[in-house]
Amino acid sequence: MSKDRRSIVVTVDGQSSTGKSSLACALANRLGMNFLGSGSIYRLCAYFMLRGKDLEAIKELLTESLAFKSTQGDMSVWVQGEDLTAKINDAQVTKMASDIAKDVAVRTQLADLQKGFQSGLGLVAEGRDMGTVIFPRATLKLFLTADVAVRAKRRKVQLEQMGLSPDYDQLVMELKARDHQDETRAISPLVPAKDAVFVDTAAHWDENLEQMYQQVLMVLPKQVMPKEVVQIFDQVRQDSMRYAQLGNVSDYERWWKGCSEASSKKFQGEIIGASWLCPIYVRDFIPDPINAHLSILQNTSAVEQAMLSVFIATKPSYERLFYVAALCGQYAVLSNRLLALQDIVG
Ligand SMILES: Nc1ncnc2c1ncn2[C@@H]1O[C@H](COP(=O)(O)OP(=O)(O)O)[C@@H](O)[C@H]1O
Ligand SMILES: Nc1ccn([C@H]2C[C@H](O)[C@@H](COP(=O)(O)OP(=O)(O)O)O2)c(=O)n1
Repeated sequence: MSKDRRSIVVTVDGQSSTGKSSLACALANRLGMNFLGSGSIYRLCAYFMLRGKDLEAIKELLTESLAFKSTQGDMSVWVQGEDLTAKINDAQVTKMASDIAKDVAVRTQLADLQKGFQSGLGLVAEGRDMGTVIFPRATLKLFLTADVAVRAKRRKVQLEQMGLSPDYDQLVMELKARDHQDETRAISPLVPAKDAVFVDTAAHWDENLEQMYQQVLMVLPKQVMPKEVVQIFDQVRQDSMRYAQLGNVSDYERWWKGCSEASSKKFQGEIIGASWLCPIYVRDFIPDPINAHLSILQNTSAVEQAMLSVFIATKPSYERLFYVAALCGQYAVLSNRLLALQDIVG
């Protein structure tokens, strides 16, 4: 399948409470991309319908004033400056969202709104039909799964944090009923895309959430980068680790120069700066002082622990953006810090 090269699109589909929003939000933050929570759009639609608004008016309202805001990893949903997150998560709205999602008119109206989120450097979109219907040519499609008991536990905690008081058994029943309805509807049912990568999020229940994100980040660049670039990157990473362990600055510098030359050659002189940082460098060491982008690194306390490679190209191209995205992802993996893609390329 030929992939859409206009910008990177990562889709995250799956059943309720598999962790789609959490994962999509974390990926969007780290890669400096837009976030689309399509489930929230269906919830908002249900919420406003329950208050007597018609579909046209709802679409207009959401097109004008819907905003997703991320605070400390949690995504909140705002319309006309009001945080509606808790309100659209109550049981009545939740059931109604799944009910109206069967309606062709609703899906058609909301499809354009969702496609409109694809702009800038890229998009991470979560929902039920992101990889199958809305963005069938997405760069990377993830399909999350998890046992219903795990999902109900998560949903209970999540709703309690929003000030709601759900019953566990009731939640299990509601999740099953909603999964069934979402999976069996005639239009845009919840099914994995043929080219989806499956991620079992229940397997990570006892692990740090962060680790799960990191694993997916590791998958992302490999999916979006050309194979030969992945190979170079892996080699660089291994070399960097080796030199870091040796702790020998002059060997490292020789290697670094070689890397710069090799990468300039590879990209036929289009790269104006290729800088490689390694854990052995202290924070105030700047290998390439004319490279202003490196100043970002001086403000990051985790630089010594992280190997970061930054390419700055004179002519940004998708290959290069993918590459930088990959490197940023890698940086996030290693340094456990957020670094938005636009900070590097923008
Ligand atoms: N891998 C995970 N391990 C533990 N808890 C998770 C995991 N992924 C998500 N959660 C938690 O489960 C709840 C539901 O996650 P969410 O991302 O909203 O799921 P979805 O968007 O699929 O409905 C949230 O409170 C979130 O913090
Ligand atoms: N792309 C989408 C997203 C959600 N829906 C429907 C189906 C879901 O039951 C509701 C609510 O979705 P939401 O992702 O918020 O639900 P969960 O948080 O996963 O429980 O909307 C859809 O039909 N298509």
